[in-house]
Amino acid sequence: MTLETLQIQSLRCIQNLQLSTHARWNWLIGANGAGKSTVLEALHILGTGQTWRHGPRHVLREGDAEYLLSARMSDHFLALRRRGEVREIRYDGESVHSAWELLDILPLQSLHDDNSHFVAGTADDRRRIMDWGIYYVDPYYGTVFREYRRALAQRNAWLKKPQGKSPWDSALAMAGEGIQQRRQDYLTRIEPYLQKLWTSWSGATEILSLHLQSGWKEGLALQESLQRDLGQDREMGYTHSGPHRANLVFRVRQRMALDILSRGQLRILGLAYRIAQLLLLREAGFALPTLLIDDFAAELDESARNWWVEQLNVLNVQVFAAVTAAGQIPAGVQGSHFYLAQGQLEKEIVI
Ligand SMILES: Nc1ncnc2c1ncn2[C@@H]1O[C@H](COP(=O)(O)OP(=O)(O)OP(=O)(O)O)[C@@H](O)[C@H]1O
Repeated sequence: MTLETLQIQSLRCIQNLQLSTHARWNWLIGANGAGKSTVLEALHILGTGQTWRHGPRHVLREGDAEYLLSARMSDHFLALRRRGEVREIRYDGESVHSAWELLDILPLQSLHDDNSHFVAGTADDRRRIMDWGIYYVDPYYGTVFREYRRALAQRNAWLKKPQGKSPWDSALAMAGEGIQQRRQDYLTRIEPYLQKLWTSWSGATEILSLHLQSGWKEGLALQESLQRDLGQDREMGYTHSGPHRANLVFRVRQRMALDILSRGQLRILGLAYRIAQLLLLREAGFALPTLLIDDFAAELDESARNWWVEQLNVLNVQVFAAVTAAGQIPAGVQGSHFYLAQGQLEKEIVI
């Protein structure tokens, strides 16, 4: 769904900002502290119910009592208000009770400085982003995932006062093995896309592969691993083994990408993975999400910036991207340039 307008009230440095957004490229341009990330944060909150980088208490503009965010998209209207601990979300006037529903209302992909480094970032971020992609192309993933989360919470609660045999292990193991299998299938599908993208950028056919570390002892079934680690789990009060500890590893020329690529190359590999996810989504017939890209130009030289824009142009997605200067935007890209300063819109140019 394409965003047509965005309104932000009382979020971080923004008191009141209204943008008529472009269907393709929306460039947020401004000096450090101008409010670019705040616009991206507003969108992220609207699409996930959660803040992006800052804790929920820190995003409310100092001195204000509540923040209000709203967006119009193809005849639909989404609004989110937060006052203290109370959050109210409305979609076309109806209450939205769970943030899960937002995943379908306003699908987003957020690339900020932590997770745009993806390959070199945390296993948690890689898992979350991989799961996001699977959630859309695998209709049962959400159900299996929720079953796993439920069983994991119950087992962790049981571990605090364990009595007899854990009643949750078989449900946990069944859902956990299901997640692992579905992740593996997904990575098999995404790998050729990633390989092609990597070749298109590097100009060389370097063998690139994805490896999933399951999150439990290799060679054991999850249930066996749970039983093996029970003593340790009891001691620590939580479950050590399972797909919640999985890790996605990138290899180039059969070596760990982390060990041989430069920072810029690692970022490009991470971006290529994100594009591959979108290509897979499109192949499966889904509408593509809106992309939020903080610090678009970070660590990318001119040819890498051009490559990144070209890939996104092929996908036809709506993008919100932050840059500190208009000169970082590749030439000839059609879209809106929003110049921000101190949380306000200074100038808007449509190209
Ligand atoms: N709760 C708040 N109330 C008021 N102002 C805030 C609040 N939290 C942060 N700010 C201010 O908002 C500004 C940060 O804005 P933002 O992070 O959107 O900037 P940016 O344009 O993305 O900058 P950079 O290029 O450095 O990432 C800072 O000036 C900061 O002091």
